[in-house]
Amino acid sequence: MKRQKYISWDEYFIGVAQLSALRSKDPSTQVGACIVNTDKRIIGIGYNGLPSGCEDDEFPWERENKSIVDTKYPYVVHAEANAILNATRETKGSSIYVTLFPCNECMKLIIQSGIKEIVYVSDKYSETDLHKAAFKMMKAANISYRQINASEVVKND
Ligand SMILES: O=c1[nH]c(=O)n([C@H]2C[C@H](O)[C@@H](COP(=O)(O)O)O2)cc1CO
Ligand SMILES: [Zn+2]
Repeated sequence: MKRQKYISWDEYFIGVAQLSALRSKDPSTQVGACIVNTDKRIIGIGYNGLPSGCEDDEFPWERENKSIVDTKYPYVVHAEANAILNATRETKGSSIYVTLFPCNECMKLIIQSGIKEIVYVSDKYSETDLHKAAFKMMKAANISYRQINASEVVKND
């Protein structure tokens, strides 16, 4: 008889997203993303990090500073953007598993890459105006969404 305690597809894909997030150097928010096509194949993964050649020890990781230039915000590539850029196959019709609901900028990339479903864990920025903008674009583009619990498989302390 087959093993009974195997993990579900959702647990598997969100687990991969969570594992990817563990690579992030961001001290406050680590985000991971995993793109899955209609054949249930993983076609791209990513986490939030600096662009190639920008050294983690030479760029700021602060959230606030006198100038925005001395914060992380102008530099970090979001997890969803990295997953889309890393995609090895056609993204049209696929799902994206993300540990944090996508921001407005990532939502634009998700829409333009033809992703049709967003599966997420946290929506800690849901009260912000930019989240509302992201949500509005998602609805207009007919992308479905669902929130799932964090996988027990990968834990981040
Ligand atoms: O969709 C997203 N994807 C993503 O990778 N991020 C990253 C950018 C930053 O490195 C970090 C957010 O930092 P903070 O929570 O300190 O503002 O998460 C942030 C969002 C915003 O929801
Ligand atoms: Zn984003």
